[in-house]
Amino acid sequence: MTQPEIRVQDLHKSFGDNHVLRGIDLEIGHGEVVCVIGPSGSGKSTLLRCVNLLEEPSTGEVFVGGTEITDPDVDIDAVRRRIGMVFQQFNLFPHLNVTENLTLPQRRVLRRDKAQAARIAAENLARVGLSEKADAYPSSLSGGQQQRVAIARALAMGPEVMLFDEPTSALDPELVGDVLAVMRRLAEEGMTMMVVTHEMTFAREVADRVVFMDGGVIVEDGTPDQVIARPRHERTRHFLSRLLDPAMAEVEEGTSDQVGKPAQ
Ligand SMILES: Nc1ncnc2c1ncn2[C@@H]1O[C@H](COP(=O)(O)OP(=O)(O)OP(=O)(O)O)[C@@H](O)[C@H]1O
Repeated sequence: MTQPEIRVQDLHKSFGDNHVLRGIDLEIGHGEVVCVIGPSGSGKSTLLRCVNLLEEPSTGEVFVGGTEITDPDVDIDAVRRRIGMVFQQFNLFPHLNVTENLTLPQRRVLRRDKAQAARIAAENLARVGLSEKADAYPSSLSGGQQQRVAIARALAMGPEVMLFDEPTSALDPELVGDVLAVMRRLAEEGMTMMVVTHEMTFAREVADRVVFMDGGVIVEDGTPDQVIARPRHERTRHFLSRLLDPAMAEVEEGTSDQVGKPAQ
């Protein structure tokens, strides 16, 4: 691998006595798509949030594009501009229409002028297939459309990497496909992506690597085939079997309290 786009080194994060991340080492190459999977509470979101400094690591180092972002002297705003983040909840501004949702951060943070911000907004709405919704307000859009607007808003900032924190978990099942299709296209365009998800089809078909977290450490890291089809640990196998076959999870419910809850 040439210089990794994201490098996490011996990362620890505690909230009070709760030692959530217990020594994470992870490298993500340029253009690589890495899915992060694991039981509830294993630290997946905390890891993602440490990579864009929404959480401050307790100890350890994080590098993005070769810059140590955990360096106390780093310009945090400049770092955040290089990292696009998409959350489970879309976090759109309800009082602004779709175009304004995309132009406001560009104008405020990147100081782009109105015409340039509008042009880049239009380009990125087209990228997520929502050009016809440019003047709509978030409340008139489906959850899937709102999430695609949130992705377009992040892309309009021109990030080097995109982080996704369970981007489809808040969506009705019939709306998930459109969002995953946009993410699949981004992957094909060569975007570096770190995706916390329980969408196993995406992990199997789109990810270059799957990382499995358990108890604040990475316990599996390999190709989707290695981790999903042939996990090294019994706990991983058990958790994944419940994700891959929810019907089986229902049958097993109550027979094991060894693993965290599967995705809802
Ligand atoms: N801001 C916070 N303050 C205190 N504790 C936190 C905070 N954020 C996360 N935690 C704790 O850290 C642990 C890991 O949470 P995290 O959200 O990273 O897990 P996760 O693997 O993403 O879980 P899920 O799949 O349920 O989202 C949990 O015990 C959680 O309560």
